[in-house]
Amino acid sequence: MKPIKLQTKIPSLKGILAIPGDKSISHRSIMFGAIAEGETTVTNFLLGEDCLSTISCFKKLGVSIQQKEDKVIINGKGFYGLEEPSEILDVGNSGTTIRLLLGILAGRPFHSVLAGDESIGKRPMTRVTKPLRLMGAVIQGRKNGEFTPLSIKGGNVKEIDYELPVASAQVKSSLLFAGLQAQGITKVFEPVKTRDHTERMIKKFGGEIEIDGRTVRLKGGQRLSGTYIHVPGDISSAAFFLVAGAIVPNSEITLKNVGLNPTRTGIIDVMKEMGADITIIPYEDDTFEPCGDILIKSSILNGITIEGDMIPRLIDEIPVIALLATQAEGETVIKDAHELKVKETNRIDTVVYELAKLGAKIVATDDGMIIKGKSNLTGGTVSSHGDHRIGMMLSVAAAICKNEVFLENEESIYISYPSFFDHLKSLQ
Ligand SMILES: O=C(O)C1=C[C@@H](OP(=O)(O)O)[C@@H](O)[C@H](O)C1
Ligand SMILES: C=C(OP(=O)(O)O)C(=O)O
Repeated sequence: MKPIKLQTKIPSLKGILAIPGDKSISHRSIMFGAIAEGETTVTNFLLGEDCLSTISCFKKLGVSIQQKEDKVIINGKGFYGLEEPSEILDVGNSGTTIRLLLGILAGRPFHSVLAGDESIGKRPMTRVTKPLRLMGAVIQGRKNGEFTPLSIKGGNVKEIDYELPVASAQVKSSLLFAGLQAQGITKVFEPVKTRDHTERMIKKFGGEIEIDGRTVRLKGGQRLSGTYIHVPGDISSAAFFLVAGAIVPNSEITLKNVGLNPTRTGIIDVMKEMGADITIIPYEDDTFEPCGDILIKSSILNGITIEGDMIPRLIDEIPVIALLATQAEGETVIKDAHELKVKETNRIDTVVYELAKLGAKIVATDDGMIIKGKSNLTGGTVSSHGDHRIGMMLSVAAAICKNEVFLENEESIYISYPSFFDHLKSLQ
């Protein structure tokens, strides 16, 4: 496809945006709605391609799902209501869909085949297939179950006591879904705390889960009941406008209804430490998922080091944080972020390669990157490499470029933020 011309030299960004629903929570609302008993209504569901892949997989598993714009009604019949699919479960580009779905299917006594796009075909699956096999699922796939296509035959899973080798909410969630179908108590220990949407949702659907620091425990054989879920806005989508507001001069943007779950707000902490002018207005009723408005204004920024326990709290925001760092005085070092190498693209390589093309002073390291600011970004032809977060980061970068910028593969943005370009335009 032909590259698109991005808007450059934007003088200021001003206005109010309602951020679309959270991707992680949207996926889980369908999954829990499907395995619960009774009707679940979801509002502000994210209409990104990844979440639509989740709906399509559950329809193929025999679940009745009605979707009208961002309202979804799921008629769950419990785990027993899932049926053997007659077609391949196509997860598209979505790592969350395939890894969590494998946990659900691990307890189902039928055969399924899962596959996705070219990027999914390169993403590591042993992190889930290994513990799910230990629980009793029969899984086959390329390189002994490391890569798609994968086939799974589940049923009669045993509980597991498992220490995660990587900090991954997808792996934790997959094991919790399998654990809900096991006989005994499943215990998962994570090396660093990761997003806790699955744990919160189990409670919301009437289930029980014990959370003790980085250990979660749940009893198998629980029955969940349908409920109402209003999905908060996605802080990972808001991140593009937080950074745009901070680096485009004279900007002032209000982001409404943004999820403020502390396992996801690393970007706010990091931006404040870098000198960003951010005001948070939390909503009062935050029993399910904390939520609020965020006001961002442009300001002078300084470089910092981002590492350790902070990384899972902002893992998907690192591409756009790297852009932010190009506009900060001094050095920003991002460490302990090896996981970036196994996302939709190797995000260490794609971020460094594309930002360097625009004139940023950025180098890759084994577990992250080092950025020296402040740089004047120039222009050129850049590519998303089929990675939505890279495409949106580069579109925000263009806003401060002095020469023309063309973006290849902009369609990847539909994965998580279909209204991104409309939102960007509405602030000009
Ligand atoms: O659980 C989730 O919804 C997600 C967890 C993260 O992945 P990992 O679990 O692989 O870190 C994140 O990068 C992904 O976008 C969504
Ligand atoms: C890594 C991401 O998603 P997933 O793992 O679900 O493909 C992302 O959205 O940045």
